[in-house]
Amino acid sequence: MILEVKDLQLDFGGVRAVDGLGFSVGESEIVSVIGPNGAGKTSAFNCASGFYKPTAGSIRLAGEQVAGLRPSAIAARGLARTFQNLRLFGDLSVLDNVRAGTHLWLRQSALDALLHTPRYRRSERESSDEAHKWLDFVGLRGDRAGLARHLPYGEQRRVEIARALARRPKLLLLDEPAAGLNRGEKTELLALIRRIRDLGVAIALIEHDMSLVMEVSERVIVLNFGKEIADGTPEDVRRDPAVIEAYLGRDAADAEIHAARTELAGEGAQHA
Ligand SMILES: Nc1ncnc2c1ncn2[C@@H]1O[C@H](COP(=O)(O)OP(=O)(O)OP(=O)(O)O)[C@@H](O)[C@H]1O
Repeated sequence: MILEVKDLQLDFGGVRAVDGLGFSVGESEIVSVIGPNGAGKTSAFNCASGFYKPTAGSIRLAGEQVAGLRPSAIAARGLARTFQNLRLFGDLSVLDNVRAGTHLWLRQSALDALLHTPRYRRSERESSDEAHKWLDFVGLRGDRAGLARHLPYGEQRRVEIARALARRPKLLLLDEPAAGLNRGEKTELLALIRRIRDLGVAIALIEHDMSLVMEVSERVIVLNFGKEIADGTPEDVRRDPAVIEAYLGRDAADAEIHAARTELAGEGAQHA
Protein backbone atom coordinates (compact mmCIF):
# COMPACT_ATOMS: atom_id res chain seq x y z
CA MET A 1 0.00 0.00 0.00
CA ILE A 2 1.24 3.48 -0.80
CA LEU A 3 -1.18 5.17 1.65
CA GLU A 4 -2.67 3.62 4.77
CA VAL A 5 -4.97 5.69 6.96
CA LYS A 6 -6.17 4.24 10.28
CA ASP A 7 -8.47 5.55 13.02
CA LEU A 8 -8.11 9.09 11.69
CA GLN A 9 -9.88 11.79 13.65
CA LEU A 10 -10.06 15.53 13.04
CA ASP A 11 -12.00 17.90 15.27
CA PHE A 12 -12.73 21.57 14.61
CA GLY A 13 -13.87 22.74 18.03
CA GLY A 14 -17.12 20.83 18.51
CA VAL A 15 -17.30 19.54 14.91
CA ARG A 16 -15.85 16.08 14.27
CA ALA A 17 -15.01 16.38 10.56
CA VAL A 18 -13.26 12.98 10.40
CA ASP A 19 -14.39 10.27 12.78
CA GLY A 20 -12.28 7.11 13.06
CA LEU A 21 -11.65 6.93 9.31
CA GLY A 22 -9.61 4.11 7.77
CA PHE A 23 -8.79 3.53 4.11
CA SER A 24 -5.87 2.64 1.91
CA VAL A 25 -4.58 3.27 -1.62
CA GLY A 26 -2.49 0.65 -3.40
CA GLU A 27 0.50 1.32 -5.64
CA SER A 28 -0.58 2.42 -9.14
CA GLU A 29 -4.23 2.28 -8.10
CA ILE A 30 -6.94 4.78 -9.06
CA VAL A 31 -9.23 5.29 -6.07
CA SER A 32 -12.09 7.78 -5.77
CA VAL A 33 -13.27 9.18 -2.47
CA ILE A 34 -16.90 10.22 -2.67
CA GLY A 35 -19.65 11.24 -0.24
CA PRO A 36 -22.24 13.95 0.35
CA ASN A 37 -21.19 17.56 1.04
CA GLY A 38 -19.48 17.90 4.40
CA ALA A 39 -18.71 14.16 4.62
CA GLY A 40 -15.06 14.89 5.46
CA LYS A 41 -13.39 14.16 2.12
CA THR A 42 -11.31 17.34 1.86
CA SER A 43 -10.53 17.21 5.58
CA ALA A 44 -9.12 13.68 5.13
CA PHE A 45 -7.00 14.84 2.13
CA ASN A 46 -5.80 17.84 4.13
CA CYS A 47 -4.66 15.55 6.94
CA ALA A 48 -2.89 13.18 4.54
CA SER A 49 -1.04 16.05 2.85
CA GLY A 50 -0.16 17.84 6.09
CA PHE A 51 -2.39 20.91 5.66
CA TYR A 52 -4.33 19.89 8.78
CA LYS A 53 -2.87 18.20 11.82
CA PRO A 54 -5.11 15.26 12.75
CA THR A 55 -6.50 15.11 16.28
CA ALA A 56 -5.66 11.38 16.36
CA GLY A 57 -4.83 8.46 14.10
CA SER A 58 -2.17 7.08 11.83
CA ILE A 59 -1.25 8.00 8.24
CA ARG A 60 1.47 5.92 6.60
CA LEU A 61 2.92 6.98 3.27
CA ALA A 62 5.02 4.26 1.61
CA GLY A 63 5.25 2.62 5.03
CA GLU A 64 6.41 5.73 6.87
CA GLN A 65 4.33 7.51 9.53
CA VAL A 66 3.55 11.05 8.29
CA ALA A 67 0.60 12.14 10.47
CA GLY A 68 1.26 15.66 11.75
CA LEU A 69 4.26 16.38 9.49
CA ARG A 70 4.42 19.66 7.57
CA PRO A 71 3.13 19.69 3.94
CA SER A 72 6.66 20.12 2.53
CA ALA A 73 7.93 17.13 4.54
CA ILE A 74 5.07 14.96 3.26
CA ALA A 75 5.61 16.20 -0.31
CA ALA A 76 9.28 15.25 -0.02
CA ARG A 77 8.18 11.71 0.89
CA GLY A 78 6.21 11.35 -2.33
CA LEU A 79 2.76 12.91 -2.02
CA ALA A 80 1.63 15.68 -4.37
CA ARG A 81 -1.81 17.22 -4.59
CA THR A 82 -4.05 19.66 -6.38
CA PHE A 83 -6.70 21.83 -4.75
CA GLN A 84 -10.45 22.24 -5.06
CA ASN A 85 -9.86 25.94 -5.71
CA LEU A 86 -6.86 26.37 -7.96
CA ARG A 87 -3.69 27.48 -6.23
CA LEU A 88 -1.46 28.56 -9.08
CA PHE A 89 0.89 31.51 -8.79
CA GLY A 90 -1.17 33.76 -11.07
CA ASP A 91 1.59 36.33 -11.57
CA LEU A 92 4.20 33.76 -12.58
CA SER A 93 4.48 32.32 -16.07
CA VAL A 94 2.93 28.96 -16.88
CA LEU A 95 6.42 27.48 -17.13
CA ASP A 96 7.59 28.91 -13.80
CA ASN A 97 4.53 27.49 -12.06
CA VAL A 98 5.56 24.00 -13.13
CA ARG A 99 9.24 24.70 -12.45
CA ALA A 100 8.19 25.44 -8.86
CA GLY A 101 7.30 21.74 -8.57
CA THR A 102 10.84 20.68 -9.51
CA HIS A 103 12.42 22.57 -6.61
CA LEU A 104 11.41 19.74 -4.33
CA TRP A 105 14.16 17.51 -5.75
CA LEU A 106 16.46 19.96 -7.56
CA ARG A 107 19.78 20.35 -5.76
CA GLN A 108 20.60 24.05 -5.59
CA SER A 109 22.52 25.92 -2.95
CA ALA A 110 21.88 29.57 -2.15
CA LEU A 111 25.52 30.33 -2.93
CA ASP A 112 25.29 28.73 -6.39
CA ALA A 113 22.18 30.79 -7.08
CA LEU A 114 23.82 33.99 -5.88
CA LEU A 115 26.96 33.46 -7.96
CA HIS A 116 25.15 31.97 -10.95
CA THR A 117 27.66 29.14 -11.08
CA PRO A 118 27.67 26.65 -14.00
CA ARG A 119 26.10 24.11 -11.62
CA TYR A 120 23.25 26.52 -10.93
CA ARG A 121 22.72 27.19 -14.65
CA ARG A 122 22.71 23.45 -15.34
CA SER A 123 20.10 22.76 -12.70
CA GLU A 124 17.93 25.65 -13.95
CA ARG A 125 18.04 24.12 -17.42
CA GLU A 126 17.13 20.74 -15.99
CA SER A 127 14.20 22.33 -14.17
CA SER A 128 12.92 23.97 -17.39
CA ASP A 129 13.30 20.77 -19.41
CA GLU A 130 11.37 18.84 -16.78
CA ALA A 131 8.62 21.49 -16.66
CA HIS A 132 8.25 21.42 -20.47
CA LYS A 133 8.07 17.63 -20.33
CA TRP A 134 5.13 17.69 -17.90
CA LEU A 135 3.34 20.46 -19.78
CA ASP A 136 3.63 18.27 -22.91
CA PHE A 137 2.37 15.32 -20.87
CA VAL A 138 -0.79 17.13 -19.73
CA GLY A 139 -1.35 18.34 -23.30
CA LEU A 140 -0.86 22.06 -22.74
CA ARG A 141 0.04 23.40 -26.12
CA GLY A 142 -0.31 27.18 -25.73
CA ASP A 143 2.10 29.92 -24.69
CA ARG A 144 4.16 28.84 -21.68
CA ALA A 145 5.88 32.17 -21.16
CA GLY A 146 2.58 33.99 -20.51
CA LEU A 147 1.07 34.49 -17.07
CA ALA A 148 -0.75 31.49 -15.62
CA ARG A 149 -3.80 33.58 -14.77
CA HIS A 150 -4.32 34.46 -18.44
CA LEU A 151 -5.00 30.82 -19.35
CA PRO A 152 -8.57 29.53 -19.65
CA TYR A 153 -9.76 27.75 -16.49
CA GLY A 154 -9.51 24.21 -17.87
CA GLU A 155 -5.89 24.81 -18.89
CA GLN A 156 -5.02 26.27 -15.48
CA ARG A 157 -6.24 23.01 -13.97
CA ARG A 158 -3.85 21.12 -16.24
CA VAL A 159 -0.96 23.36 -15.22
CA GLU A 160 -1.73 22.51 -11.61
CA ILE A 161 -1.56 18.80 -12.42
CA ALA A 162 1.71 19.33 -14.34
CA ARG A 163 3.17 21.13 -11.30
CA ALA A 164 2.15 18.25 -9.03
CA LEU A 165 3.74 15.73 -11.44
CA ALA A 166 6.94 17.78 -11.57
CA ARG A 167 7.35 16.85 -7.91
CA ARG A 168 7.79 13.22 -9.07
CA PRO A 169 5.19 11.86 -6.63
CA LYS A 170 4.36 8.26 -5.76
CA LEU A 171 0.82 9.32 -4.86
CA LEU A 172 -1.21 12.14 -6.39
CA LEU A 173 -4.29 13.51 -4.60
CA LEU A 174 -6.70 15.33 -6.89
CA ASP A 175 -9.40 17.39 -5.16
CA GLU A 176 -12.38 17.75 -7.53
CA PRO A 177 -10.30 17.76 -10.73
CA ALA A 178 -13.39 17.84 -12.98
CA ALA A 179 -15.04 20.85 -11.30
CA GLY A 180 -15.72 23.58 -13.86
CA LEU A 181 -14.61 21.48 -16.85
CA ASN A 182 -16.75 21.02 -19.95
CA ARG A 183 -17.60 17.62 -21.39
CA GLY A 184 -14.64 17.45 -23.77
CA GLU A 185 -12.23 18.51 -21.03
CA LYS A 186 -13.65 15.83 -18.71
CA THR A 187 -13.00 13.15 -21.34
CA GLU A 188 -9.41 14.41 -21.64
CA LEU A 189 -9.06 14.42 -17.86
CA LEU A 190 -10.16 10.79 -17.71
CA ALA A 191 -7.49 9.79 -20.22
CA LEU A 192 -4.89 11.89 -18.40
CA ILE A 193 -5.65 10.21 -15.05
CA ARG A 194 -5.10 6.81 -16.68
CA ARG A 195 -1.84 7.92 -18.30
CA ILE A 196 -0.58 9.19 -14.93
CA ARG A 197 -1.40 5.83 -13.36
CA ASP A 198 0.43 4.10 -16.22
CA LEU A 199 3.56 5.95 -15.08
CA GLY A 200 3.29 4.00 -11.81
CA VAL A 201 1.77 6.86 -9.79
CA ALA A 202 -1.17 6.02 -7.50
CA ILE A 203 -4.11 8.43 -7.68
CA ALA A 204 -6.76 9.26 -5.11
CA LEU A 205 -9.41 11.71 -6.23
CA ILE A 206 -12.32 13.45 -4.59
CA GLU A 207 -14.98 13.94 -7.22
CA HIS A 208 -18.66 14.79 -7.43
CA ASP A 209 -19.02 13.89 -11.13
CA MET A 210 -20.36 10.36 -10.77
CA SER A 211 -19.97 9.32 -14.40
CA LEU A 212 -16.26 10.19 -14.23
CA VAL A 213 -15.92 8.37 -10.88
CA MET A 214 -17.66 5.26 -12.17
CA GLU A 215 -15.59 5.15 -15.33
CA VAL A 216 -12.10 5.93 -14.05
CA SER A 217 -11.99 4.32 -10.58
CA GLU A 218 -10.74 0.85 -9.81
CA ARG A 219 -12.06 1.27 -6.28
CA VAL A 220 -14.46 3.73 -4.67
CA ILE A 221 -14.43 4.72 -1.01
CA VAL A 222 -17.57 6.35 0.33
CA LEU A 223 -17.56 8.67 3.35
CA ASN A 224 -20.46 9.99 5.37
CA PHE A 225 -20.23 12.00 8.59
CA GLY A 226 -16.44 11.52 8.65
CA LYS A 227 -16.60 7.72 8.48
CA GLU A 228 -16.13 5.18 5.72
CA ILE A 229 -19.46 3.57 4.86
CA ALA A 230 -18.42 1.59 1.77
CA ASP A 231 -15.30 0.49 -0.10
CA GLY A 232 -15.50 -1.54 -3.28
CA THR A 233 -15.68 -1.56 -7.05
CA PRO A 234 -17.79 1.16 -8.69
CA GLU A 235 -20.49 -1.45 -9.37
CA ASP A 236 -20.59 -2.69 -5.75
CA VAL A 237 -20.73 0.81 -4.35
CA ARG A 238 -23.44 1.95 -6.74
CA ARG A 239 -25.75 -0.80 -5.46
CA ASP A 240 -24.85 -0.50 -1.78
CA PRO A 241 -27.98 0.43 0.24
CA ALA A 242 -25.91 2.46 2.76
CA VAL A 243 -24.50 4.53 -0.10
CA ILE A 244 -27.90 5.09 -1.69
CA GLU A 245 -29.24 6.16 1.68
CA ALA A 246 -26.34 8.57 2.32
CA TYR A 247 -26.91 10.28 -1.02
CA LEU A 248 -30.67 10.14 -1.33
CA GLY A 249 -32.02 9.78 2.21
CA ARG A 250 -33.79 6.84 3.84
CA ASP A 251 -37.10 7.01 1.93
CA ALA A 252 -35.36 6.94 -1.43
CA ALA A 253 -33.10 4.13 -0.23
CA ASP A 254 -36.11 2.08 0.85
CA ALA A 255 -37.75 2.72 -2.51
CA GLU A 256 -34.59 1.63 -4.38
CA ILE A 257 -34.25 -1.53 -2.32
CA HIS A 258 -37.95 -2.29 -2.79
CA ALA A 259 -37.58 -1.79 -6.57
CA ALA A 260 -34.52 -4.04 -6.67
CA ARG A 261 -36.36 -6.76 -4.69
CA THR A 262 -39.39 -6.55 -6.97
CA GLU A 263 -37.14 -6.81 -10.01
CA LEU A 264 -35.38 -9.85 -8.56
CA ALA A 265 -38.70 -11.48 -7.62
CA GLY A 266 -39.91 -10.88 -11.20
CA GLU A 267 -36.80 -12.53 -12.61
CA GLY A 268 -37.28 -15.46 -10.23
CA ALA A 269 -40.88 -15.89 -11.40
CA GLN A 270 -39.79 -15.81 -15.06
CA HIS A 271 -37.20 -18.51 -14.45
CA ALA A 272 -39.65 -20.70 -12.47
N1 LIG B 1 -11.70 24.90 8.67
C1 LIG B 1 -12.82 24.38 9.19
N2 LIG B 1 -13.35 24.85 10.34
C2 LIG B 1 -14.45 24.32 10.88
N3 LIG B 1 -15.15 23.30 10.35
C3 LIG B 1 -14.69 22.79 9.19
C4 LIG B 1 -13.51 23.29 8.54
N4 LIG B 1 -13.30 22.58 7.40
C5 LIG B 1 -14.30 21.69 7.34
N5 LIG B 1 -15.13 21.81 8.40
C6 LIG B 1 -16.31 20.98 8.68
O1 LIG B 1 -15.89 19.64 8.65
C7 LIG B 1 -16.87 18.83 8.01
C8 LIG B 1 -16.24 18.12 6.81
O2 LIG B 1 -15.92 19.08 5.80
P1 LIG B 1 -15.13 18.73 4.48
O3 LIG B 1 -14.90 20.01 3.74
O4 LIG B 1 -13.96 17.90 4.79
O5 LIG B 1 -16.20 17.84 3.69
P2 LIG B 1 -16.23 17.40 2.18
O6 LIG B 1 -16.70 16.00 2.18
O7 LIG B 1 -14.92 17.67 1.54
O8 LIG B 1 -17.34 18.35 1.56
P3 LIG B 1 -17.51 18.96 0.08
O9 LIG B 1 -17.91 17.83 -0.80
O10 LIG B 1 -18.61 19.96 0.27
O11 LIG B 1 -16.20 19.59 -0.30
C9 LIG B 1 -18.03 19.75 7.65
O12 LIG B 1 -18.97 19.67 8.68
C10 LIG B 1 -17.38 21.11 7.59
O13 LIG B 1 -18.30 22.12 7.87
